Amino acid sequence: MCAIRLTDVTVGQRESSADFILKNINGYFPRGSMTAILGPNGAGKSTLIKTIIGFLKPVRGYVEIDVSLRAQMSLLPQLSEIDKSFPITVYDLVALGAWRRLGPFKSYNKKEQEAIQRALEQVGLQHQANQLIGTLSGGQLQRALFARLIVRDPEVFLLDEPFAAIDEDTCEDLITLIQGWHQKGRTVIAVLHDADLVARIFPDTLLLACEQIAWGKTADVLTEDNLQRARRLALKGF
Ligand SMILES: Nc1ncnc2c1ncn2[C@@H]1O[C@H](COP(=O)(O)OP(=O)(O)OP(=O)(O)O)[C@@H](O)[C@H]1O
Repeated sequence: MCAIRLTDVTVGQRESSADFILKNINGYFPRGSMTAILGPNGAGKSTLIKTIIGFLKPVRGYVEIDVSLRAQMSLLPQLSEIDKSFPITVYDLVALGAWRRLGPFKSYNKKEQEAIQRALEQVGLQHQANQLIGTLSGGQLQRALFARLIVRDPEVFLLDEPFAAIDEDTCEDLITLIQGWHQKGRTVIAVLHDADLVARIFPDTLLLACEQIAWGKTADVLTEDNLQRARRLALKGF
């Protein structure tokens, strides 16, 4: 069953040329699939994820999302997009995951408080709950953002570079969490840079270099030919 379908999706305009940031992306993410979006720097990976969640609108083509999933998608932004100076504790950041269920006026009931506590324990931050996020390391902040996702418990996880600039132990812990979501039948779409990691973890891959190089089973996509084509396009500025 299809969770998200992309038809001829074409987005944006590059600053350096009249060309588009993403051109003619076609395919679909089956429900319960786990797909890596891989490609060189500037390939349009983050742009695609932002288009899927609706922050950006295609100039051509369209994104269709299964109606039962439309309010069930969550984005993990790049760590660099998080303002660490914002005066919020780890607990309150994680609790924001329950916001869609509670809205602005309901207080956190016992069930939600337990879910927040469990999520903090799952990512190993139970002892940092009362610290401001500004005091956390990069890896700890990523763990806190994952705990927020655990509390949110969406059907579709959109992860923008979940392993960038974090330590190896955190990376392995987060991989285990992502695999758990996949085993529960959730749809996972993650932007990544590391082809070896993708080959190890992700069953499906979309290889991008402004255009769609290949989309399918990871072993079929990550061929030397495809990777070279992506590199060549990147070298000539797409
Ligand atoms: N808001 C924007 N306005 C104009 N150009 C943008 C905007 N956002 C991104 N771009 C450009 O679009 C191109 C693709 O950016 P995007 O961040 O999607 O690529 P990416 O594959 O995620 O790259 P990276 O791996 O470096 O994070 C880049 O050339 C970038 O400069």
